[in-house]
Amino acid sequence: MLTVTNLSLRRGERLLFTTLNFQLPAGALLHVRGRNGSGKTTLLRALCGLLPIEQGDIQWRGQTLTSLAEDYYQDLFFLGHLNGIKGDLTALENLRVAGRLTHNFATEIELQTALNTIGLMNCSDLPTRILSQGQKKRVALARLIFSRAALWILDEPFTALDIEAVALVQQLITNHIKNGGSVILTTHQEVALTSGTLHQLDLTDYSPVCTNLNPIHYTTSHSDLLSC
Ligand SMILES: Nc1ncnc2c1ncn2[C@@H]1O[C@H](COP(=O)(O)OP(=O)(O)OP(=O)(O)O)[C@@H](O)[C@H]1O
Repeated sequence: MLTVTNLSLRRGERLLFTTLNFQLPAGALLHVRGRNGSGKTTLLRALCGLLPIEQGDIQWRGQTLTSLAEDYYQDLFFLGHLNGIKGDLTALENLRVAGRLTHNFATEIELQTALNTIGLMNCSDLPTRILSQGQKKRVALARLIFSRAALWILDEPFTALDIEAVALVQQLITNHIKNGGSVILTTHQEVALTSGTLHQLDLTDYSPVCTNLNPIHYTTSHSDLLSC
């Protein structure tokens, strides 16, 4: 369970949003929406402990991120805008390094299977700097296939992907939710889950200049799990 209480975040001089409250239990996905610049990436980075918070509290399984420190990162998979891949390494080498950095010692067969599943079998031995944007994104997302993290935080995971890859990533997310994992993602696309619980949060509604009094929109019968 990820619990966000009374959270306010600032970038530079600008207060992006205030008094954000939600709980994300196991087996659920939170789709963070909002207009460009509303603070979606900022929120995700704060949830990863990568940015200071102006006010409020973030807890994972009942403990603050600060007190958990490295233990939190054992449970977390974060995909940011920059994909987190090294251009001089091949796709396979990137997966190997990413696995070791997260203490996930996937076997060579698991790594190769991940690349095959994500559709990179024909370019797994090329330096990733010469891959297309969509192929680079696939390398980054291949890590999901052997990830053992309970919480996936994904910033624009579908950007640059073709229709087939979008469907594959949606399926990986659905499987993760079905297995009791949690996912928070941003995307300007609609998100489809074939099982599990989907919540939506529009950050535009939390802007200090917005007066909307009904900030969270529920799309499932389990809406009581996400309170505002
Ligand atoms: N390093 C920074 N210093 C100051 N302001 C920043 C910094 N990074 C981002 N911002 C500002 O914070 C605001 C929120 O940015 P953020 O990237 O979180 O928005 P977003 O909702 O993810 O936008 P988009 O939909 O365009 O990706 C923007 O106005 C942006 O200019």
